[in-house]
This record gives sequence, C-alpha cells and structure tokens, in this order.
Amino acid sequence: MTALALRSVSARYGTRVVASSVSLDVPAGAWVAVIGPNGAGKSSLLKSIVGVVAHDGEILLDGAPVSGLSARERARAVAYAPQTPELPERLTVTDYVLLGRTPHLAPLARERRSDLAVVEQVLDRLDLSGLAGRALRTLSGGERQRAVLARVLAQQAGLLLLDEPTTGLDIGHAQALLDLVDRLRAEEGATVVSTLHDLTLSAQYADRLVLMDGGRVVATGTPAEVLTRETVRRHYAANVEILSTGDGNVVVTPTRG
Ligand SMILES: Nc1ncnc2c1ncn2[C@@H]1O[C@H](COP(=O)(O)OP(=O)(O)OP(=O)(O)O)[C@@H](O)[C@H]1O
Repeated sequence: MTALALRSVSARYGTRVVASSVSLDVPAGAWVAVIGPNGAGKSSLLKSIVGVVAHDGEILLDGAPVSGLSARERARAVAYAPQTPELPERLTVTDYVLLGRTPHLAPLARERRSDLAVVEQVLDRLDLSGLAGRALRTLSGGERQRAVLARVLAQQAGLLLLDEPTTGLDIGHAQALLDLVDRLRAEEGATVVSTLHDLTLSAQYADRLVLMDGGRVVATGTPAEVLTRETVRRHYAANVEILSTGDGNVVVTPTRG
C-alpha cells in the first residue's frame, strides 16, 4: 500500500512547464484517473512522479519525499507503464516480464524460483502464457501492450502509474486488464494512478477523476461530479450526452452536433 501526495508539483522539459502546480492526495488503495484533452500534461505529470521528467514541488510516498529514496527503493515503490514504451525487441515475453523483478533482486543476482512464479502468474492472468517464449518483436500491438502491463504487475510495487493502459486493446482485453488492476488493488492494496482517454472506462474504474487542461488541474471529484456535458464541451470541445447505467455508472457518449 502506498499513498501518494503531490504538493504544488510542476513538470517541465528544461524551462518549459507543461504541468503546473498540481496538488493531489491519492490515499493508499485508491484509483485516480487523470483525464484531459491531448497535450494537457497528463503523461508528463506521471513521468515526473516516476522520476523521468524533472519537477518542482514535492512528491511524497507514504508521507516521505521521493527525493530521499534511492533509485532501487523508488522502483520497489512505484511501477510505471509508459504510453509508448521502447521495447527490447529480441527479448522473449518471459525475459521481458522478469525485468519487472529487478528491484527485488540483490545486485547482480539471478532471479529466484519465486520470481519466475510471479512472472508465470502474471502472464496467466493477462492471457499471455501462450506467448511466453515469443520474441517481443513478433507480437501484435495489443499483445505488446499486455506484455508491458505484465512487467509492471510483476514489479509488485505499491503504486502503479499506468499511462493509457488500454491503448490498442480490444474491448474484452481492455476490460480484463482493468479488472485485473482493480483486483490487485482490492487484494494487494495497490494504489493506482492512470491516464485514460475513455471517459466511460475512467468513470467505471476510478474512485476519483482529475481533469487537466493546459497543464493545470481544472476539476477533481467523483466521476459524476467531473463528467458533466458542459465540462466535457469546455475542455475537450466535444458534444456528448452523459447517461447512466442501471447500476449508476456514468456513460459518456459522443453525439453529432
Ligand atoms: N520530451 C518533451 N520535450 C518537450 N515537450 C514535451 C515533451 N513531451 C511532451 N511535451 C509537451 O508537453 C505537453 C504535455 O504533453 P503530455 O504528453 O504530458 O500530454 P498528455 O496530456 O499526456 O497528452 P496526450 O493525451 O496527447 O497523450 C505537450 O505540449 C507536449 O508537446
């Protein structure tokens, strides 16, 4: 379980600030979805939390500043799935997913049986067992996406940062993946921060939404609070209807103007 807090965090490339003064509390075990139009700064914010983009302000994990953690400690606490990962194309799926175990191994040590068992379990849960021996370069787009998620889940970190995890997945695999993340959250207490372009899926899986536009947080709250017709029109320039399913979930559907 890892709680995340951001205190006036700005993400920047050199001097160009692309996410500005974001303050956010994500309690341990919660799922927060960061939504917003293209270029809003969602990915950059996630990258600043994992440490691959420079930031100002304070990022706290369980109340402790990340700046005080070693790279290895940070990798045990935070797992990150980028939107467009560069994959070591020659590696097999198993060897790639085993990389997720690196933060748990002693320096230069080989993986243990328990590490292989974690990998096998994750591959099974992500419907990848049949592809375990295949080189990454031979996989389809959706299979690669699932392999990336498998590596992240094998890391068994308390905080999962997932940047558009369902990109390229068919509706069934998207649902299976989000269900799996949700199960990990319930069973192992993982905390999840994801970006998601699909507003209906974000409403179904996240407890809270954070809407960014132009590098700033412009709305936060429950899906029903954030996803109004006016808000979606204002920030996405989109015409939508907001519907509700029988069990009270918000559905955002585009309409033709
Ligand atoms: N490596 C980089 N160097 C400079 N600017 C960058 C870099 N990566 C992203 N940006 C800029 O930062 C801004 C925010 O980009 P970011 O990828 O964080 O947005 P996003 O909300 O995730 O968008 P999308 O929904 O399109 O993925 C954009 O203006 C983008 O052009």
